[in-house]
Amino acid sequence: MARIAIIGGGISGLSAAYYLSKSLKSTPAKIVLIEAGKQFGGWMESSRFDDGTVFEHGPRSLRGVKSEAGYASLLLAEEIGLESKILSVKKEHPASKYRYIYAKDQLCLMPTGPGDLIKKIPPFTRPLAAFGWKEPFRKSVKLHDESIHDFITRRFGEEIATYAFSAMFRGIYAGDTRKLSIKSCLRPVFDMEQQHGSIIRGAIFGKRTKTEIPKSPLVERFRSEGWSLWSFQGGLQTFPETIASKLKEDPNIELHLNTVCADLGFTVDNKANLKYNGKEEVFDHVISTIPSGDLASLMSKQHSSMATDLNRIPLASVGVVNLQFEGDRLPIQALGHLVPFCEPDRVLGILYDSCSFPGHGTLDRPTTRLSVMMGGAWFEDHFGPVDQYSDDELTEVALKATRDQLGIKEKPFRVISKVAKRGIPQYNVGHSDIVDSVFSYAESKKFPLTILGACYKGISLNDCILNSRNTMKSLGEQMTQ
Ligand SMILES: C=Cc1c2[nH]c(c1C)Cc1[nH]c(c(CCC(=O)O)c1C)Cc1[nH]c(c(C)c1CCC(=O)O)Cc1[nH]c(c(C)c1C=C)C2
Repeated sequence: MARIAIIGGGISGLSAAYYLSKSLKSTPAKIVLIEAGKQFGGWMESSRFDDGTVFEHGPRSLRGVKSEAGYASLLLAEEIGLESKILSVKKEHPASKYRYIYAKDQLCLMPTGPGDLIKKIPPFTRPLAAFGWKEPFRKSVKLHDESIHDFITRRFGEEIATYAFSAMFRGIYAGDTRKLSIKSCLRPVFDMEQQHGSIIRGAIFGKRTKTEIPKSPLVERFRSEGWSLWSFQGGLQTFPETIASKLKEDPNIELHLNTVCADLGFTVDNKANLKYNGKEEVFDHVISTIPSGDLASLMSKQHSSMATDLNRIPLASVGVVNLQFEGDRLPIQALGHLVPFCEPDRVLGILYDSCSFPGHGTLDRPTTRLSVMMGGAWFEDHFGPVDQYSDDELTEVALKATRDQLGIKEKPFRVISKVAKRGIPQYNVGHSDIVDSVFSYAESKKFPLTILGACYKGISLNDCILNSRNTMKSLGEQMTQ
């Protein structure tokens, strides 16, 4: 019987176990999933309170997108029977339509339609169309890679790069666009310049690949209702919990919590030796879904050059302070606001959770729930070494930001502050070269190893699920041949 180990019980590891067992259905195989933490889901962590409130401490929703990755998450939720627990944000909802940035001491609404492009809207000094019309005529450059900031500055000017793009990428990578790679973070936009000499020309004349729409009642519901975001009753943690309980029903899957892997090595006869729980076990294949730095530590004894490459992928720590206030305190209804890097504030943005997901609120009265995000690529500069931060300091910074940026002066009745240490991989300039080097090393040595997870080829939950599904389908086919 083939023995396969999956290291890591976050969304990538759980969905890998789910799809691998499906793919290996007719082949006798044992799948052992090993998670170091006390619960499955990795950073998908929701706190649930008796009054009905749900706080999210990490990712809080899936993005509703009409792409293969967007559909993959919906199909997984449907297959494990979660459709009745879905909470969605529909396209006409303020949390879908309105996004703000906080700049120059005010909340600035970002364009909501083409008409806004010809108006001068703060914080920009000219209408957005004025930054865009010259773009098709700007000289293009053949590039291997570049920072998002330099790329956007070259194509649209520094104001767009500084306000719009720095804020947007703080919201995705909690990262610094002066370091993040255009090639790895915005590949289609990078390709437009390389192939068409301009982004606008590429957007107009570029070939569009058609996404096949899966036949599924949930996908149909998502498309007809137009969800921009979705989550679950009980919070996003409901997703990993439900996948884990499905996996527990399968006698060929073993799930381990609180179990740290200590060492991973490969033998000449193409087996993997994995040390965990104080013992060494031999597996036919190992699937790593843990952060790159953790995989580097496991492999450093036998394969130091691969470990060195893995350690070149930085991971940013993000502080999330959840606040809950009595009554309806929000001055505006929206998803939230982001703060561009040029502003002196120590917060990256604030999410108006009670607006986006009212279903996660108190059952008996109106309250306001906010998540204040901080740190990211600036964590050490703003709060010191990540192992020494103070929760009181994070809370103080969060309360000051809610006062200054949203005018909420009341005292919250519930506060939780948490830091996801080294939680978000940073796809900095050169990231694709590091990934190529890691993957080609593993391939050239014919390691019985598959590398998945958010550190390499897409950080969104949708990307992680799709990547696990596609990779496990091929691995299953390979193992049954
Ligand atoms: C907890 C902090 C996180 C920050 N970024 C992420 C987390 C978990 C990861 C992330 N955030 C978004 C994406 C893109 C999703 C996709 O393309 O499918 C990823 C991988 C986008 C996003 N960021 C925030 C929200 C509500 C969303 C989804 C909606 C949307 O696409 O606009 C909020 C947010 N996240 C972070 C900050 C600083 C922040 C802003 C207040 C960091």
